[in-house]
Amino acid sequence: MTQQHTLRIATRKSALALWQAEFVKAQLMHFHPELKVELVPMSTQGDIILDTPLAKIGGKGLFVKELEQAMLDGRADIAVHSMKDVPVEFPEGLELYTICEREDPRDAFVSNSYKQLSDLPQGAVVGTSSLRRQCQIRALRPDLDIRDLRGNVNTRLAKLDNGDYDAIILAAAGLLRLEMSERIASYIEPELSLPANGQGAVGIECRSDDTLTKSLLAPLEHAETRIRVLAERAMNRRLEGGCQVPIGAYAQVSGDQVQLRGLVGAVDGSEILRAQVSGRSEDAEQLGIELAEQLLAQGADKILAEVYKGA
Ligand SMILES: NCc1[nH]cc(CCC(=O)O)c1CC(=O)O
Repeated sequence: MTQQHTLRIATRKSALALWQAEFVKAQLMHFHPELKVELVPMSTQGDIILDTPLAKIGGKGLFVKELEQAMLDGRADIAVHSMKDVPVEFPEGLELYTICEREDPRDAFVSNSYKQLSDLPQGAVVGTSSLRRQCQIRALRPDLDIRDLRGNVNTRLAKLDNGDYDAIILAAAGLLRLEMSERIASYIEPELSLPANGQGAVGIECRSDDTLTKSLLAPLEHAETRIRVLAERAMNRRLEGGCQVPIGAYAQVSGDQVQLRGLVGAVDGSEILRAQVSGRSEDAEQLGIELAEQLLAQGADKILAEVYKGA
């Protein structure tokens, strides 16, 4: 590597995306003091179309396409993603190379008036556009009025503060990263709201043939997070959980063992299928597939087919 080598990070412009890109930049500069790192901020379709539920406009891929094109065109070298938003497949020539250490994966209950879900009065208005959160909350509290809530973290908080909602549900990780932990009224335990696959983890994508970039990224890898995220994503992939789906997946590692819990639910919370597997960490992806197959055997395919028909 020459002294002047510059590594360019393609990133969305939301506060959270910029935080994550800055985090990766700081890590890279820590491990490689000679390296120059630049951010290349860009808007994606997902950022531009803010008023339509994601499932209706093509799902998560909308947030990554522009970043991927920048790498393929050589305008950027890496893209930093929330693993939750990264589709299961990658375009030819690109790969997810690095998975960084996970932040808190739980969902957060955010409200100016109430401490937790069970404190909400009958019929209270709760904001979330996530089908996964919606189905689990409806199963716990069928009386609540769950309404769509899109936009970046600050937009969503502003809508709560306006009085549009009694409470909203956000990923704890986003609030913690943006130093807004005081907005978290309570954490929702995975037993009540199983997180999305990859929630709280940051991943780094690069060109498959870019060995220099890969060698620079290597120290940012976090082995335990990779095992957890691989298991969770393998489950989603087997379920063909393409765009926005009512699927939860949550893995924990203990020693050389991984335990994976999964859930598929009807959006109205009327039916929720759950399953759990454990085994050796080196078999993480196989465990994800096994778990998906247990859920399919319980009828997950029928539930998901209903969801896609409605989307
Ligand atoms: N769907 C948008 C999104 N993508 C990643 C995060 C949070 C941070 C993370 O999961 O790493 C969020 C916001 C949210 O779900 O509240």
